[in-house]
Amino acid sequence: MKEYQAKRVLIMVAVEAEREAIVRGLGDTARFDVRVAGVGPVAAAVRTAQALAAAEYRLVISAGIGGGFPGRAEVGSLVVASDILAADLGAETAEGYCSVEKLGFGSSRVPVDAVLVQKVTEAMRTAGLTVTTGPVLTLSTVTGTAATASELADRVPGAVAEAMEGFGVAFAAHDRGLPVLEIRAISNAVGPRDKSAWRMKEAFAALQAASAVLVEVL
Ligand SMILES: O=C(O)c1cccc(C(=O)CC[C@H]2O[C@@H](n3cnc4c(=O)[nH]cnc43)[C@H](O)[C@@H]2O)c1
Repeated sequence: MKEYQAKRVLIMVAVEAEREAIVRGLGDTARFDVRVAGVGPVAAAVRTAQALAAAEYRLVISAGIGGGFPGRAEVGSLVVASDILAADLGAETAEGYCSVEKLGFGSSRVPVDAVLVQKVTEAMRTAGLTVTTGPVLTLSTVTGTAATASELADRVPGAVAEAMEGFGVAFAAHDRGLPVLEIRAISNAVGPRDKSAWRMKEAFAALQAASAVLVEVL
């Protein structure tokens, strides 16, 4: 048990602004490493695998800002993934999207420990934060139309948010037998592209507040 607690938690983010918000929330603890991987699932997977090869960790977290599905996760709130899904890993057919599972090529889903999700979610709620749990989608392309948003919401029942790195981080962690979490602070609604409606300041504040809770609970 002591040996397990001595290992650190690895938090992977896409950009420096996300790292800064998280470090502000974590304070001066040495139990967490926060690393910038770049945007997208490939950069996330490669950089996570490199970090995991260089040191021993007990938990890996993909964290950052994300898009919330309207009516499920509002701007400024937080999302903790119950499942981490590669939502564009498959084939387009005349009948619609066909997942890699249906194609017989593997899996588009990395499982998340439900007990860990509940522990983190409850601690955040106790701290007064608004948190939703549900599947979080990883896409290489940010959704930019109402039609795509609606197609994704229908295809993945209960999907709460989308971002671009979770599945890459999760795949690298799972490959090493490590548990993984994905935590997103919602900066925008998934749907028609409107950069002026993105609320980065609110999202970074939520990310910072969530990180302060992580220090207490992990
Ligand atoms: O298009 C632009 O002008 C633009 C400027 C700054 C940032 C972006 C991004 O697309 C950031 C992607 C980055 O943030 C995460 N993110 C945030 N919201 C979403 C979303 O609705 N769908 C997917 N990813 C999102 C993502 O994880 C990236 O790290 C664009």
